[in-house]
Amino acid sequence: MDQAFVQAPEHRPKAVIAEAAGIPVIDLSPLAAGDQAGVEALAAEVGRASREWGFFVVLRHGVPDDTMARALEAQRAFFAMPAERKAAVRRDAVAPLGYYESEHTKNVRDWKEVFDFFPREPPPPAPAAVADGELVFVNKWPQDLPGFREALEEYAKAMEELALKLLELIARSLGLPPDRLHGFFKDDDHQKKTTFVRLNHYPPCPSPDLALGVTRHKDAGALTVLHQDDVGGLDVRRRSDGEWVRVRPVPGSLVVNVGDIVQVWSNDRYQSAEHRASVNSRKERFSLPYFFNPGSGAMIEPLEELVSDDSPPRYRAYNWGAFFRTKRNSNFKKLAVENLQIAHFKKDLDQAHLVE
Ligand SMILES: O=C(O)CCC(=O)C(=O)O
Ligand SMILES: [Fe+2]
Repeated sequence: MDQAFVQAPEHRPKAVIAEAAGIPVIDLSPLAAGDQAGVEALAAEVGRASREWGFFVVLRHGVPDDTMARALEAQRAFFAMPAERKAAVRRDAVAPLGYYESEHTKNVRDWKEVFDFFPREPPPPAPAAVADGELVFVNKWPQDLPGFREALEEYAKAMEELALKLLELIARSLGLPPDRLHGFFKDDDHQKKTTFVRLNHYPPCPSPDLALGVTRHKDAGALTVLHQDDVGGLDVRRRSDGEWVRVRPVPGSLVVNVGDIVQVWSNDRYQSAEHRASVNSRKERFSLPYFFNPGSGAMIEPLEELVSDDSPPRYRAYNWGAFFRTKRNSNFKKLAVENLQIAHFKKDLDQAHLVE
């Protein structure tokens, strides 16, 4: 195996990973039933899960079975194509969407191949912006895979509906009006969208003890809603003791995690948990995350309702669009510097007290 895949000893997965016993499993059927008390109880569960784990598993989430089945079939069909057909939609330095087989997370190569698309594609940027080095978020659909685009667009639509409902539950759980966070997302200006869908394929790996499908990381956006197949490999760093534990695949479920943005909005009430994808030597694995992100113009900072003199903001405001572009670029260019993290916006509260 190429050295580029080898993790530093302290980051290699142990031979046996314990199951994430006790990870919250939340039945979302009260959403469809629409009874107020049921929804409030649900919000409390989502709040507890976001505080204690940053991750939870949802059941009866309302995504139609056939929508799901078509998307999963499209995902398998895409990665089964010969390398040269995948290369025809490969991403490049200026246009980061499409196929990619050489992603680095924290500068170690991931044992995976991916396909990324924006469900709401922005119009092409002005030539001057391109000349300026601005990234071009244009979807690269394979020409010769009938139904692929349609199946994934339908899936993304179902994901958007679900993500908005989850966002409302998060808002309620923080004691805010359910639509408090909508403004960050419901921007009709397509130019500003940054939500994307990723198709992950982890081929069997000869050295699953040395490599990872996705190196340990936190998701930078607001919410991630992920489908995983029945193989298993999603590991979460458990908040209570820092151990890596595996999220067991549950048929019909989706895995939700709150990203860095929710952590910042909540002023650290909620946790964006570190996670990774382990690989295995016998089986390939597929996962399908939907990264629900605000518009690129959004300024991210602790919500004013959640800060006070006693509980001052723990982060400085940052522009999401600039953060997103820098992060995408550094994962592509494999910069020798530490990746951009929200920790860079963390206030040193003692000093903030003196200087502000
Ligand atoms: O494949 C998985 O289970 C996790 C993937 C992941 O964390 C990511 O793509 O950000
Ligand atoms: Fe992730």
